[in-house]
Amino acid sequence: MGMEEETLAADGSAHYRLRCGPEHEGGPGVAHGGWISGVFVEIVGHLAVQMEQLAVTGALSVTYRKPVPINRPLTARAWLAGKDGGKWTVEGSIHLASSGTELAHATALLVEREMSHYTRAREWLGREEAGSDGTA
Ligand SMILES: CCCCCCCCCC(=O)SCCNC(=O)CCNC(=O)[C@H](O)C(C)(C)COP(=O)(O)OP(=O)(O)OC[C@H]1O[C@@H](n2cnc3c(N)ncnc32)[C@H](O)[C@@H]1OP(=O)(O)O
Repeated sequence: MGMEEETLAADGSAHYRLRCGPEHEGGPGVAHGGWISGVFVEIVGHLAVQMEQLAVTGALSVTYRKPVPINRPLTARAWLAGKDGGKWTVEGSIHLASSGTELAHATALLVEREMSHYTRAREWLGREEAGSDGTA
């Protein structure tokens, strides 16, 4: 996703240097919105990994504030905004490195999982493709 460096701050937030390459251009000189959303999925999910908890994104809301330029240094951060049992609210933001201006912001709901999540997903797919009712 164009991550160049990750650092963890003492408060538990994760900070990144990154840039959007031309392969993710969505309009002349600017990033595709899917790349921006993908960056958020990665950094909010990775925050949980850093906290040694597997969690998947159940919901993601992205606000695109300004066009994100390609081929420019960017920064991003992710931080835990709240926790309710196994549900985490994680926020993220992407900034233009030169000015610090926020270009995009995300709020994600992460749901804690065990590794059996992936086994169950494969089993569910098997039932689904076999034509059962697919209830997981
Ligand atoms: C080493 C590099 C690492 C880099 C990190 C990258 C990480 C990348 C991570 C991803 O890409 S995740 C991929 C995108 N996400 C998925 O594929 C998830 C697909 N969805 C699911 O698997 C299930 O829908 C999900 C596990 C999210 C929820 O399933 P369940 O609803 O059966 O779970 P559960 O019953 O345990 O629900 C827990 C709570 O979350 C709530 N919940 C779940 N999804 C929700 C949702 N979308 N909105 C609001 N609430 C939600 C649910 O109602 C419940 O609330 P309560 O505990 O209060 O009852």
